[in-house]
Amino acid sequence: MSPPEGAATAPAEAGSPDALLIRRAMAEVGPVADKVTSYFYALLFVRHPDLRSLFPAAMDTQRDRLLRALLTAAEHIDNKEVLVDYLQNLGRGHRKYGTRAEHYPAVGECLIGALSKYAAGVWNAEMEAAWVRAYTTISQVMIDAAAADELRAPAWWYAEIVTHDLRTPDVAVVTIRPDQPYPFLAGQYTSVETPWWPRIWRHYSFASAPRSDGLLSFHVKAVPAGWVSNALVHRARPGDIIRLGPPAGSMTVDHTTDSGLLCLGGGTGIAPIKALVEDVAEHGDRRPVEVFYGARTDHDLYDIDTMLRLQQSHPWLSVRAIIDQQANQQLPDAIRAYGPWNEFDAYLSGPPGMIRSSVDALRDIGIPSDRIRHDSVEELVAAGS
Ligand SMILES: NC(=O)C1=CN([C@@H]2O[C@H](COP(=O)(O)OP(=O)(O)OC[C@H]3O[C@@H](n4cnc5c(N)ncnc54)[C@H](O)[C@@H]3O)[C@@H](O)[C@H]2O)C=CC1
Repeated sequence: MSPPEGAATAPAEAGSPDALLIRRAMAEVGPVADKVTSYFYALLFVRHPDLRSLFPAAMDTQRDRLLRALLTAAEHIDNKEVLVDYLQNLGRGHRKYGTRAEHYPAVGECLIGALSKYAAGVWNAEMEAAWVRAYTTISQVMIDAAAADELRAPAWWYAEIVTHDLRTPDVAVVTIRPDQPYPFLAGQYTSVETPWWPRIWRHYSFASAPRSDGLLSFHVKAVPAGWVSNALVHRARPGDIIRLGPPAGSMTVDHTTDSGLLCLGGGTGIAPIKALVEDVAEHGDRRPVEVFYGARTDHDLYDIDTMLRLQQSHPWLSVRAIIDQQANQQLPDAIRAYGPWNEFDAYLSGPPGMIRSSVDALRDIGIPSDRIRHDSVEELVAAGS
């Protein structure tokens, strides 16, 4: 699971007494993180066998998502503002797994059990009390957010695949019809579960702004060993039913300003960029939008026709394809070659390596961090399968 976006790691010596104790335990268990994870889940499933069915049958790919989310949250316990957003999202997102308020104490007890075993060298009553306080805060925010969400949204949505368009041997554009209205913002993503891999959820960004017919679409690339992505690309057909979690993500257009949008989409990362362009078009803002669409070869530019059509209809939009093999340059090089970007907000979407190097390139040319938007890189690593 991802660290809260914008939650810079505090220097080891700064922080509240509880935060220091928490970080001390984290430093102790860091080198044996795999063992802590295995022991935590073993404790959880042995002591609470009824919770086993909330997790996927095969736990290898995402077994430590819950634990990592909790540890990350505890580590940032002082950063209340960022943390609350992150945890509210996490609490809402856990409704689709069937998580209920009464499950949280069981998880907390096993978390403390695993930490106290592997941080035994530094563990004491004071440290345990700090963890209990942190976990109580964390779980309460998650429980409250889930309870509030229950009043206004389902835990998950069913959706029927209505079209399945294989654009390249590995990339499909999938359009679905949810069983109930699905409110979201352009630039956001959702989690998807297929009937072939129950309880394995993967993130996909919406490829369109909200449409009047209520349909949603995703661009899915089948990646090696990606169970969900391979099923969606090679197995799914119109008529199949998938499940969706709630929308998430803050890579959305700020309609209170009229600054330009610098949009970088790498591979299937073009999907939310297309949604953002549609969103700007709908608001009729006429803000400059500069899209750089990166792909390895021209065959991989599977959505260039759509993007060029949008460019033709909208004079404020410019679309440039950056093909690695042709110009021997990637998206971050394009940022440096064009510009200036001082009047632009940046939106980045694509593989984690692209996001990292594009953020570096933007910071290098003086774009402040609060003008750079992207989904959390750690989420994307999990999303890529
Ligand atoms: N919201 C988001 O950020 C979204 C992210 N994605 C992610 O995008 C990825 C798409 O995969 P593919 O289509 O196979 O992309 P890819 O690996 O073919 O890369 C596409 C382009 O991104 C750029 N790029 C890739 N790695 C780079 C690096 N290390 N430094 C600089 N530039 C780099 C290059 O221009 C490359 O041609 C998946 O990992 C998927 O999870 C997809 C949709 C939305």
